[in-house]
Amino acid sequence: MVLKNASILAIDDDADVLTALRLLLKPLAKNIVTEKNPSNIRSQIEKTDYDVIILDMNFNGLVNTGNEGIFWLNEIKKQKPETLVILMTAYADIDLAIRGLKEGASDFLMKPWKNEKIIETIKTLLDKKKTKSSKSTSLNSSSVEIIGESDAMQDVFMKLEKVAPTDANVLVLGENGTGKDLIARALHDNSNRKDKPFVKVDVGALTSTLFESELFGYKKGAFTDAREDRMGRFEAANGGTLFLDEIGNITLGQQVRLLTVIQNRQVTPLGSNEAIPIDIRLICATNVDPSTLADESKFRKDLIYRINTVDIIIPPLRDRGTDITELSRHFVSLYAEKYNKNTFSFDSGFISKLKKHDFPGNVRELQYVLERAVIMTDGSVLKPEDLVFSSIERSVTKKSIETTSLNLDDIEKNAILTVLEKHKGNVSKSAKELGITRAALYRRLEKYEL
Ligand SMILES: Nc1ncnc2c1ncn2[C@@H]1O[C@H](COP(=O)(O)OP(=O)(O)OP(=O)(O)O)[C@@H](O)[C@H]1O
Repeated sequence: MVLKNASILAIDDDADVLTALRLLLKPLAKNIVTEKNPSNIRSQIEKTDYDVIILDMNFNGLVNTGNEGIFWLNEIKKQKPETLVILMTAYADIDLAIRGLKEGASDFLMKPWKNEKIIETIKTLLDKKKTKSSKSTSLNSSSVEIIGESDAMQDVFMKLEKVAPTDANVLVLGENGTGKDLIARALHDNSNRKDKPFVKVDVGALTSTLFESELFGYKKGAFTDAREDRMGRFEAANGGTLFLDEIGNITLGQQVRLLTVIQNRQVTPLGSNEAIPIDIRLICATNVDPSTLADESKFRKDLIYRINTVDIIIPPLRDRGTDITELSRHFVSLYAEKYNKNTFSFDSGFISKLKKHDFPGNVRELQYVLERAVIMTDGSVLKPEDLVFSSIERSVTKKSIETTSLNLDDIEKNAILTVLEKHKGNVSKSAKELGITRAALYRRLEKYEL
């Protein structure tokens, strides 16, 4: 099903959230109904068959079930099991969201959300529903669309197709923005575990104290802030796939702890003496050069052997010549639809200018450049001058702002630039040093147009 034929119900006790969702989805979907009072959910879904329900998890309600969002999710699934439910949750509620997925939600979104992300999530789910009902099992049925006609990407697809249905641990290697995340998802979506959880952890961004509690979980009282039991990501991924991103950035001590869990296939939460058996398929990714991984002073050989039964190397975009054209068509039509613009054609110099650029930020950079071009261009032909390459990927230093200013935005922007410069543009390491997630850093890069 496509979004413009979909009926959507959004439930949130915050009227502003509902207004924002209505404004966003009204022009795109068949209809969007909003509901402030969750007690009306039963009657709402009784009278209309909604394709998608966006459900807030954090009501200030009266139903005493531990969490009202989970309660209403279960009610919806009981009454209309086919409905796709997307949960909305605050960042701190990640455990709750994972619980929601286990109880039948199709996906979850973090508040504050990005409009683009909501639309993409709904479209992906509707698309997945369509391919599921046509019972396609080939790689093409994957919920993620991976573009690539170059020989290099054809090799990647071939390997992916062979490896996905096996339980082999896979190490995905490639520079930032080459599509490692997409490949990890495609491996999961085309595996026998596709209906089980896919849990991603950016291990490179975890501080040493968070590393164990996030991955292995903890019992109430295990340390000062452990006010209740918390499930670790290994356990949350049980039966499914655990994707450890930025594995090349973890310390030797963390490598030992990880190796123990992988070898023993069991995890012991902090403060517990009971080991939990773990059945996961492990996918790891890193942008670290393979030669660094081979350096035993930085990375344990025994761990590399464990996580790297098969490796998939994604080449940088600058080495995938023909992909630039295909990817450009794909992103331009995506953004033309998103920003309600007519279709664009390319002036002869447009693609050649793209091909001359070396794309240090790879596909992600191409995506941003084209989004900007689509937004800024008035006509229907994209020209070379519509392409503005961000200097962040090439030279962070040049952009440093003179700051004797005490304006908070200037201070934040400067801190980001300084840290990026220190880590030579490596977003994971910079996010870690800034004490924020990579997603939060990307949001700020966009905000300050860096
Ligand atoms: N082959 C592709 N086809 C379509 N979109 C792609 C492709 N490769 C990457 N993208 C898009 O580019 C962006 C970056 O991709 P992704 O996050 O998978 O890269 P990554 O290698 O995991 O990056 P990082 O190392 O920074 O985590 C995403 O929006 C993704 O959808």
